Amino acid sequence: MSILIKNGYVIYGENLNVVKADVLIEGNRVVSVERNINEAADTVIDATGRVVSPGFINLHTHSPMGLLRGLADDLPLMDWLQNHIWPREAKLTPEYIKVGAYLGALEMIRSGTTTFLDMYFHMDKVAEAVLDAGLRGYLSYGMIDLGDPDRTEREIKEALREMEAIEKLNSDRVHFVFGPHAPYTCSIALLKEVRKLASEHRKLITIHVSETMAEIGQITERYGKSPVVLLDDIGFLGNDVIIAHGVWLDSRDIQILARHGVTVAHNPGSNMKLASGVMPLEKLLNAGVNVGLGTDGSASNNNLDMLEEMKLAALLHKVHNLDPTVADARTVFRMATQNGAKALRLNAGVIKEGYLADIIIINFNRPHLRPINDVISHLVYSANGNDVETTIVGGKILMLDGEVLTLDEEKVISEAEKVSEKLA
Ligand SMILES: CSC[C@H]1O[C@@H](n2cnc3c(O)ncnc32)[C@H](O)[C@@H]1O
Ligand SMILES: [Zn+2]
Repeated sequence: MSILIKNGYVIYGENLNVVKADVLIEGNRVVSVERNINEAADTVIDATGRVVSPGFINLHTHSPMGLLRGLADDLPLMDWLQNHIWPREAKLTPEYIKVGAYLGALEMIRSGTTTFLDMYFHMDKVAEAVLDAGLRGYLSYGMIDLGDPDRTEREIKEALREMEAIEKLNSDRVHFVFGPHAPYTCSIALLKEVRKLASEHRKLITIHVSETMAEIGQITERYGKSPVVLLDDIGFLGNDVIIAHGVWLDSRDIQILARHGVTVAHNPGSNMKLASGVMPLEKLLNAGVNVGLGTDGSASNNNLDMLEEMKLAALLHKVHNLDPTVADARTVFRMATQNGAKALRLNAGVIKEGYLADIIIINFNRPHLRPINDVISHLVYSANGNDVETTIVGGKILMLDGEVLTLDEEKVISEAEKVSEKLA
């Protein structure tokens, strides 16, 4: 199958050059980006007045948490988790989680996310929703043992069960990732076992690290060192590790992350809403650390809109540093695309010949996006998820001109409402 996208403003290559061009997709790849391509294609999309962009890579989320949106706002992380979120999550069945995953997938397709790194429960169910939706999902079962050896064993067993179930689906669009929840909820034994298994099975690892001052206090009290030093000391870190948050990092932590090639997934919306703090973005980037962008879940954000997240990232670091040159639009755009792809070892995040055709089309025929003085500036500072019109993953059209083709939108939303009533 082939798709020809005609006459758009294309964000081309790693340097984000904006060119007026056509994009030809054959199979799951981009084969040509040129002016006036005249080849016949199965589908032709007129992108006049529109921007053709790499799809966004949400590097940290909990996609089914849309079910809990708005149920526990205006709280700090530990209170939010322990007293509001975990009691509700205890009631979630595999089928409810699948309903939540469909809702998350629908929201992501509508707002231009093509790939996401997820951490939740029953990820085999989430994988089924991801496959139906047509997205790419890197799916981690979130492991928590709270230092109880019986739970350690059960969590490892469940992770391996889910890994096998996801691998059985035999798709290049769903990948299992190991997901120990955090150093404050996982024992050293669990973390060491995860490290061993991830190396053995060649899987990525994702984990929440150094999110709040409360976490730094707990880990320092328990182990006498920072969470990053602890993970380094037990041999956990590597270039296959993606830590979520990394808010409270000192210069020693940053050097350790840089040395191991660890990626940090930045979640500015969640960090601001839970008042967790401001991650040291400039210091991480200056040290050569790969930093991607994530929304976190919809119960702490409260949506999955990566366009909104880019603006939050840019504004947060400017005001925090009292320096408007920090977190410029191009740096933030790369975080939301190329840097996420690098962390996931995915040949995407860039529009260029040979790359996967994970592409979105944004309608710029709108007053808040005119005149088109600077496409990247408009995407970071002026656009939002509702401006996305077409979403393509691996050469398959998931949404065309605002119509979602892979999911029954009404059904997804009404099922989510039903689950919410049952949970109430
Ligand atoms: C064990 S599955 C994932 C687990 O993480 C919880 N969660 C959601 N957001 C955050 C966050 O910002 N920090 C720590 N934990 C978070 C989610 O509710 C699940 O229980
Ligand atoms: Zn999280």
